[in-house]
Amino acid sequence: MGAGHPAQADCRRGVRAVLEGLPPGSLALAAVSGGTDSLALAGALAAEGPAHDVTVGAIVVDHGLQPDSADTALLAAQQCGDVGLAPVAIVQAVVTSSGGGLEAAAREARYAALADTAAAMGEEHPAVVVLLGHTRDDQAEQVLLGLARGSGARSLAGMAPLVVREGVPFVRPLLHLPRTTTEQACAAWGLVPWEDPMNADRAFTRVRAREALAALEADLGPGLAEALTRSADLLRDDADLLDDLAGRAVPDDDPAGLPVTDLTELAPALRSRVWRRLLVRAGAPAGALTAQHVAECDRLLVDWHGQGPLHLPGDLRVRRADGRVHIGRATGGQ
Ligand SMILES: Nc1ncnc2c1ncn2[C@@H]1O[C@H](COP(=O)(O)OP(=O)(O)OP(=O)(O)O)[C@@H](O)[C@H]1O
Repeated sequence: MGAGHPAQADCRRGVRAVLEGLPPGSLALAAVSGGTDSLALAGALAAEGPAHDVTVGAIVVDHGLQPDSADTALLAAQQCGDVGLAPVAIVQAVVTSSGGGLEAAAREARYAALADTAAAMGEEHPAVVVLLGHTRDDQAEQVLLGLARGSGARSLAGMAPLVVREGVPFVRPLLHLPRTTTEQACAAWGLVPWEDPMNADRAFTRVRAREALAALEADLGPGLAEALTRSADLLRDDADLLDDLAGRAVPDDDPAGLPVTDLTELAPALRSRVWRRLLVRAGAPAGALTAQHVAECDRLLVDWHGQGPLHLPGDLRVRRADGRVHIGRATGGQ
């Protein structure tokens, strides 16, 4: 298999950086849907593997959401094997419908299946890592959607290059490459991507975001996706720092309540993060807490006019009395 085309070299470079950071004997697994991005990832991983003391394989998740999903998974796995990846596993994901919609439920089930399978496959290796095929275009779409929602820095930071899930590291070595590069790399490796029909279904927000980004690029210039990705990187650095500072600024739990002055002296960017941590510590489910909830809590500090207790997810009650903030279970009699 050649490394002749510049797009192949670009994909390999990102993968190489991941493999170089692994202990000898590790297992690196591409998460492959059979789409353009993850097939290019599979090609790059197979091409880079032999130069490193690592085993390079793949996992294909079958969500079972389309009648021909088993055939699609098989074709993806076959192509992974053809380029030289081994072992290659096909796993079924159990997609249970949730309030967040089908796409979110499928994603949740996919990450759980990938983490479980990678952990099991990696048992005999000193380390295991899963590689995801997200590109710059995916990142730009995510940032655009965050802007459309009026999100803060953490959300506008988009996808991180590394996340750890159930103890398994997931990396995104193609995150700064445009989709055109993965398309060219697939063609150069002779890989035939599967076209997900959901990618053309305008019922999905992500599909409309892709179209919106293309339209904006046509008007504002072809560098837009790159610029949005750059903003995401800058904001991730900021958000990481603020999260770190907030972690250190969280006051110790006090049965008598937290002094209002301890909280008001914090800068707003820290205070909102400290509120979040306090609420989660008290039992609020992190995913159910909105910016609106945090803003309401903050008004107990900065817009205090004797308002009554707030009722928040997780059966929490937050109130201010005697110069202190009290956070506890609504049923706990606080
Ligand atoms: N069914 C699947 N099995 C294994 N990995 C998957 C699957 N679906 C997605 N992934 C992983 O998650 C990444 C992002 O997937 P997503 O569907 O969000 O983007 P995409 O641009 O459609 O990716 P691709 O072109 O590779 O399908 C993929 O590149 C791949 O690494």
